[in-house]
Amino acid sequence: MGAIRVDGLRKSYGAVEAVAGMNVTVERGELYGFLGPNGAGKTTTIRILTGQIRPDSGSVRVLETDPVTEPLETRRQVGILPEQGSPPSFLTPREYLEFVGQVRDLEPDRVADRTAVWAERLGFESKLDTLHTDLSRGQQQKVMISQAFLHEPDVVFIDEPLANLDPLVQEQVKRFLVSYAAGDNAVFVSTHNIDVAEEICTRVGIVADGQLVTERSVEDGSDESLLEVFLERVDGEDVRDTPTLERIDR
Ligand SMILES: Nc1ncnc2c1ncn2[C@@H]1O[C@H](COP(=O)(O)OP(=O)(O)OP(=O)(O)O)[C@@H](O)[C@H]1O
Repeated sequence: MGAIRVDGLRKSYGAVEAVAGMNVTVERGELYGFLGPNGAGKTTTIRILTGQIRPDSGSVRVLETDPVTEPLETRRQVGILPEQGSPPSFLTPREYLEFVGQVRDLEPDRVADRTAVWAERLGFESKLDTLHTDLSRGQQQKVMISQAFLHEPDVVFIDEPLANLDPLVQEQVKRFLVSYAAGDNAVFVSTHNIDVAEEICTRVGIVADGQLVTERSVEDGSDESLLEVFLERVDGEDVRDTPTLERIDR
């Protein structure tokens, strides 16, 4: 039984078919990279998997839950770092993480403990009592990462985990994601960053036009770079043949 299962998933917004027969299975212990061009259907798939929107057809399972019929139960069991998510401007990181801890049914002592661990891990101890509105985008991203992992969920969905982070913190987060998945959890990462996906993911799925077009795992041992696979499979055209601009007239 996979940690995440997607079978024949479809979702349209009016005339736009965002997800068009998606099939994906992710096991515990995997750090799965969901790669695809803008508008490929990645966020829509994640929103369905986290019980935020309903599909038109197909089936999904996350752990032992059905995100379509029991979205609250799914959301209770998973961690979510949404696309362009940011913490509430009128709360401090400590207040926000306390709130998330309550929603996640954590004991107050446990929340305080986990808050201290994450603030130290990502280096925002000095900002714990500063309103989010006065934090930088990167500092807000650190808080968002902390809330996704606060209750140590077995499955975590993350959109662009390294957005706005400085190189040092990026390295820490990458190492953390690798070790978290290795601890028998499933981490599902949507990203445009092919290099990072290649570096940290145990398996990568490439999405185009609402479908999974190919998958690659670290064990494949292919000489072809992930960028080459991506360019070959997305849109069916080899973007490498596209002429580059020689000169830009000013
Ligand atoms: N709420 C919405 N209403 C109408 N169309 C939508 C809505 N959300 C997404 N779409 C459309 O569905 C398609 C898939 O969008 P989605 O956000 O799932 O793609 P994505 O792969 O996450 O893209 P990106 O990499 O740019 O974030 C796009 O054509 C988008 O314009």
